[in-house]
Amino acid sequence: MSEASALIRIRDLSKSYRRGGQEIPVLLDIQLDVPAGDFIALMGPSGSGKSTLLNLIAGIDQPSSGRIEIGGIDIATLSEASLANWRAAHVGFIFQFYNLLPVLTAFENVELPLLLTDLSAKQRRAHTLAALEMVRLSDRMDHYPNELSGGQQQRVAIARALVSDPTLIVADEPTGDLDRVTGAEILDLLQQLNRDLGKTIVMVTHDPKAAARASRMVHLEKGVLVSEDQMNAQA
Ligand SMILES: Nc1ncnc2c1ncn2[C@@H]1O[C@H](COP(=O)(O)OP(=O)(O)OP(=O)(O)O)[C@@H](O)[C@H]1O
Repeated sequence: MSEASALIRIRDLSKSYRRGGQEIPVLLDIQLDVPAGDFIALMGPSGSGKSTLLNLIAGIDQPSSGRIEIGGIDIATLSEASLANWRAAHVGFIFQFYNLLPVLTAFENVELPLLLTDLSAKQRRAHTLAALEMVRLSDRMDHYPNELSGGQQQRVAIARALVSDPTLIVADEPTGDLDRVTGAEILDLLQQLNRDLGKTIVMVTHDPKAAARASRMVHLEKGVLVSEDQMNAQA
C-alpha cells in the first residue's frame, strides 16, 4: 500500500495522561496506515490503550505528540471548533452501550447528527428514513430506546453513525453488550457497510470472532502497536 492512498496516516503518535503530577504514558510512538475502505479490528488486553487510540482517530481527544492525518488533514492541529465540525462531517460513532437519547424516538435519535448540518427538514427526513431502512428498522422508527431490544438499539446507533454519510466509522466494542447471535447480526451489518458502501471502519474489540470479521487486525500491547504480521513472526 502506498502511503498516499492511506485514509488514516498516524505517525510518531504518543499520548500520556497527567494524574497527581505524574505523567502516565498510554500510547507510545504509534505508526499506522489504514487505507480507504479498510475494516480494521483493534485488539489487545484491557488497559493497553485501544479506546484511547480510537478516540484520537475520531478526534475526540488530542495527542501529546505526533500526527494523525485523516484524508490529508492533520486533525491534531485543528482548533476545538474546527475539530467538532470535522467530526460531524467525517466520523460516525458506535459505542458498546449504544448511547441513544432515551427521550427521543429511534427516528429522532438517527436524525440528531443532521441537525448540525444545513440540510432542510425534508432532506433530513429522507436521509434518516434511508439510514433506518439500511438497518432494517423502518417499522420501529417511532419507538423509544427502552421499547427496543439491545440489538435493535445498536442498529439505531449504526443508522445514526451512517446518516451523515461519514468517511470513517469508529466502533468501540459494538457487540460487547450483546448475545452471540445478536452480536453476529451487528457484525453482518458492519461488514455490509464496509463492502457495499465502502465505509472505512476501525473497531475495538476483545472478541476474536468479531475481529475475524475485519479485513485486518492490529494489536496493542501496553501502548505499543504490534501488527498481525509481527505477531505471526514472533510465534
Ligand atoms: N482520562 C484519563 N485519565 C487518566 N488515565 C486514563 C484516562 N483514560 C484512560 N486512561 C488510562 O489509559 C490506559 C488505557 O486506557 P484505554 O481505555 O485506552 O484502554 P483499553 O485498551 O481500551 O482498555 P479496555 O479494554 O479495558 O477498555 C489505562 O491505564 C487507563 O487507566
